[in-house]
Amino acid sequence: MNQIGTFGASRYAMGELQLFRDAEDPAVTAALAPCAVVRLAAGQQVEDGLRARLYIVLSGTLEVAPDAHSGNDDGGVTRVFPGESVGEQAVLDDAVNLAAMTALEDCELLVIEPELVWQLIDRSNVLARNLLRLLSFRVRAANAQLKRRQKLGEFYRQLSLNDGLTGLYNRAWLNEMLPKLAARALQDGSPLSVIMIDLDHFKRFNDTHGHIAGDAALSAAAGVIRDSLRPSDFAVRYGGEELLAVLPDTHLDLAGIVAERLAERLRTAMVFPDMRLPLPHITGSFGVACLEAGGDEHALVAAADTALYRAKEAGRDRVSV
Ligand SMILES: Nc1nc2c(ncn2[C@@H]2O[C@H](COP(=O)(O)OP(=O)(O)OP(=O)(O)O)[C@@H](O)[C@H]2O)c(=O)[nH]1
Repeated sequence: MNQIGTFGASRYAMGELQLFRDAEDPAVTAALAPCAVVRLAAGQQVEDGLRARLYIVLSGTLEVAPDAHSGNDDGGVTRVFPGESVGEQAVLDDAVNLAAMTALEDCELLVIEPELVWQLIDRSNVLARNLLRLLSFRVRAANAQLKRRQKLGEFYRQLSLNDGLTGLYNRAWLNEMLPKLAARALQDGSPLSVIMIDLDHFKRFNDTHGHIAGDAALSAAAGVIRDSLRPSDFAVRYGGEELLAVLPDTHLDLAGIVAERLAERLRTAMVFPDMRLPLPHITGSFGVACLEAGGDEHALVAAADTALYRAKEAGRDRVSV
């Protein structure tokens, strides 16, 4: 960073600087005149040391990367063009400017020391107003960025809780939600039932029709389960070809009836609706259980698993409660 002269002796005019727009008064002009103008070659960084200064780009473009030390480094790099300033917040906070400022091309910058910034604020209402406007703009931009990031975060969270193949909730969702649903049911004294579903002879299905057709069948089965439940129920891909329906506010006998309905719909589901293939029907075995007083979500899933085993043992394509 090379000092090449002062602002007073440079070719730049105060009116071109955003912060000083309409602030032309002889006292301000005189105060700015001795301020340093520095030159940066493309790729060179602003060496701010431990002091925050206000920089105004006179020519060229400066790239400002957020503070890499505070965990704020989200890749939100901004470009600062002629007339725009950088570092005003650090000056006002009397904080070290930790942003990395790099010249994208050859640049000339006006450097204003923090003491002078405060003197100028005292001296010029117009400057103070410009600064407030600029800070308000920055706060608005930061809020908008925060909102965008929150939305993106929520999007990725949803993505991480859904199974990519079937679109059902995944095991991570179940691990997070089932304990809460169980705790709430025990607290309210309301029933909570689950239906564990395992597709029958799915290995054979894969071997006969291929793995891609197997994926399609699994998706079709998941769709049948999801579309047959109430909006307040949840359909989860428990693992491989095992699905789980979670039914809040549902007693065991009603859950058994729901399971029978799911079994019937699965039996008649179309797996390859638009292919000229013999219709391979898929069936499932269903194990139903209801949360018991003093039990927990582990016991509930284990009970459904045991019931499912009984359904398999009894010949598959059936419900065991
Ligand atoms: N196509 C496909 N197959 C899967 C997927 N996940 C698990 N499978 C298959 O599901 C089959 C499960 O086989 P098994 O556990 O032996 O059970 P099964 O053949 O269904 O027999 P039963 O459960 O006893 O009726 C395996 O061949 C797995 O490869 C998947 O995402 N896509």
